[in-house]
Amino acid sequence: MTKPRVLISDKMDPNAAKIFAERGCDVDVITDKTPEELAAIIGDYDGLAIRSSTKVTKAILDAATNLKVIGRAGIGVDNVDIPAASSKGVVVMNTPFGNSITTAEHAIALMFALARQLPEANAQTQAGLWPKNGFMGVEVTGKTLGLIGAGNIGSIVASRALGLKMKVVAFDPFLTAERAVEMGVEKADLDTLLAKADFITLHTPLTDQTRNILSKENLAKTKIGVRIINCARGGLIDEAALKEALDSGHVAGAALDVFATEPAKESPLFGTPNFICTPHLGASTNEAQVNVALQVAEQMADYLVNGGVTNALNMPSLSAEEAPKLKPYMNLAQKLGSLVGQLAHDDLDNMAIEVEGAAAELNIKPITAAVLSGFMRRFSDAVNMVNAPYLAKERGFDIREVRHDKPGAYHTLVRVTVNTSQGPRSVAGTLFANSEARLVEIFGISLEAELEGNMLYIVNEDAPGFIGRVGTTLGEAGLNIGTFHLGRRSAGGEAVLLLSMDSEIEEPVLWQLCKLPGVKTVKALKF
Ligand SMILES: NC(=O)C1=CN([C@@H]2O[C@H](COP(=O)(O)OP(=O)(O)OC[C@H]3O[C@@H](n4cnc5c(N)ncnc54)[C@H](O)[C@@H]3O)[C@@H](O)[C@H]2O)C=CC1
Ligand SMILES: O=C(O)C(=O)COP(=O)(O)O
Repeated sequence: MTKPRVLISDKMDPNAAKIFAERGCDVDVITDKTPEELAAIIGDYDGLAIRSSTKVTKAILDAATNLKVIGRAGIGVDNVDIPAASSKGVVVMNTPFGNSITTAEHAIALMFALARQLPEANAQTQAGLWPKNGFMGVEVTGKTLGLIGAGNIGSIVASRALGLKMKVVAFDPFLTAERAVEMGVEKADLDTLLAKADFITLHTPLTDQTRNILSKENLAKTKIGVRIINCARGGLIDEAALKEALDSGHVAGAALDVFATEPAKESPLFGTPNFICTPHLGASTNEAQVNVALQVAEQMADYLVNGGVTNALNMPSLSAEEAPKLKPYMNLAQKLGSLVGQLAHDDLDNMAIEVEGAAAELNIKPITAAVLSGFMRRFSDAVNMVNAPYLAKERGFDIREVRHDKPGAYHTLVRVTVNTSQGPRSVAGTLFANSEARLVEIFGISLEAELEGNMLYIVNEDAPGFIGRVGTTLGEAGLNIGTFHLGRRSAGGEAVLLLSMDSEIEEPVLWQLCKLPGVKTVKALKF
């Protein structure tokens, strides 16, 4: 097997390259490339490890013909076009915890820097001014910290602020009342927070809902003399409105680690009194960088070498222990999905995936993704487990996952059901010896078959002599039957024939079979 090739395109702790090599990947470190230069080389790589500098746009993804995984050594993935990556079947993963303490500490550091105007006091002292009377600060003890976003970093900031004897008011639509109590914070709506806070710190991702969350209008709702810290993402604050509010004195101070456009080499905010900034240093400590580098390399190598999926933003997680157990199920599920996709006439818009027996003990998400990847091949060959759920969602496909605790006739079973204009239609399969995928039921008819290679599917009225006529038609066309599977609803009722063929069946032969008496459906299938 050729080794997966990984490109590290941003400055990263050397532990990343070391881990990739140890885990069986070839790794190149090529940083500071222009988008055009990156597009020219990205086609050679299976994995791309980044921080925030590399912008993984649709154009880069279009050029990334071998790419399987993008690993973000850090948290924010707003520099990656995730929909484009998903539709190309590329897994996007991040390291959601490795730099959170470090970033929370940076927010606290900036809060103190604002409270005591440390950067300016330092600059003037070193300039020989000894400005002892020029810097009257404020205590943080007893003050209210308004936390916008109470996730991983926000909750660490809250705990540090409580340790500093501050009160914390948090706005986060996903913060439950119980979690707020656990964190020791007061849960509030945004307007209440804006009205109460002496300091405001932002810890949300940049989304359509959070963009400009501190807009001109919301800045006007803050307390006069508020101090604002942003170590999350540029774009959360209207920078022009912040400049006005600093100039007017409504906002007493602002500290930004992040800007709407980065690198921020110029900004109207630069030089504004009581404005301090750092160049996106939130995650820049030795500890955090070692954490995220090790973690991203381990996760990416695990995916490229073993198929394990951890911390993916566009695919269900799959541990390295689960991956080998789930592999035969994913093969079975993909084949069942493909069978349904090939047999379905209708424009289907729903699917139920049921698991029972041993399958019910497993993580169902990868099984669903595999069913969908098989099913969606009816639309495109470029479908895989990453982009299939995404494409299904895009098409408004409704998916139901059902886990049956009660054991059925098989030790393990996966069933796929779609609602067609003729009612629900389902196929089911099991694993023989825990590894070999077998179809065991097709549209309510018991029938055991391997789904492999070229196959022929015929539905007919059960009648004497029919099988002979099929054999003769195929034989006269020079087509050899590999295996032969037969099932029927009742004697003389509807019967299904599933044949594995040594070669592909051409259209004229399918027509001849269609004309045999009693035939209802003939279809060539491929697995
Ligand atoms: N400056 C830097 O170097 C670093 C910046 N970051 C950034 O910090 C931010 C937060 O990271 P984490 O805490 O790890 O993320 P997280 O996902 O753990 O927490 C984000 C929180 O924001 C909340 N949220 C989402 N929409 C919201 C809305 N409309 N209003 C209020 N809250 C909302 C979520 O419910 C969640 O609790 C991210 O943008 C990340 O990229 C992270 C690391 C380093
Ligand atoms: O992890 C994050 O979200 C960050 O913003 C850190 O960015 P960086 O890796 O320092 O470029």
